[in-house]
Amino acid sequence: MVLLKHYITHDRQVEIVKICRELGLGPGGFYRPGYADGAKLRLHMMCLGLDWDPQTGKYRNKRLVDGTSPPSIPESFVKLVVKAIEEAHCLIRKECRVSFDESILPSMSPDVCIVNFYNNHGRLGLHKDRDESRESIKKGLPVVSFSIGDSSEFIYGDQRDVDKAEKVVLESGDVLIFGGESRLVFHGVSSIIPNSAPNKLIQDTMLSPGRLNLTFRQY
Ligand SMILES: O=C(O)CCC(=O)C(=O)O
Ligand SMILES: [Fe+2]
Repeated sequence: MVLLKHYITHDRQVEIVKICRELGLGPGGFYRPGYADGAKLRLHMMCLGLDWDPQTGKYRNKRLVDGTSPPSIPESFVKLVVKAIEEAHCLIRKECRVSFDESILPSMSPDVCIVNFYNNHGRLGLHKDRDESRESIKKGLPVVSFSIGDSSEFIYGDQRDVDKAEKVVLESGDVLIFGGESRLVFHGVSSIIPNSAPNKLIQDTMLSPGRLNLTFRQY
């Protein structure tokens, strides 16, 4: 896993919030999804590119709940994802002093983005992202995650066991990348830390209390 601390500049964060707000209010925008057992997720979600359905774990062109099509992923988001992976490659080269091998962290071009908004009571249980194509998972194509707004406690580990999980605080502007061997790591969000977003971000976006998270994947 690679964590790029404060990688997304303030201006880019503002732009991302504005675009997500606009898309989120339109067709295919934010809704509160449920699992197959009827329980609701403790977040609001919007999919870009392809729809991912938490009830079936399947990707589709249309959302089952209301038949809407997911908006496209903005080109500026895709560029930032590609740049972040390149930055991670540079870090791996420097820190590991190894000749870089794509199997450590493959490149990818995202065709799916899941946008989650957690209010201060939001959370997400430990899970693996494993609904992408068999090929994508086999190659270890990374999930690239942007955090914006209030910080969160992000938990991860090799078992679905909260007590054994590692914990890291993800702050506004952080980019977390899990690919290669860590592609199928268990991960989740144990809590949102209230009032932890940068003041300037709140001033410039009027973002509601909570955290915006975008995860990019290649189906
Ligand atoms: O909010 C996060 O940091 C993680 C989101 C996540 O794991 C997911 O959408 O699959
Ligand atoms: Fe996930």
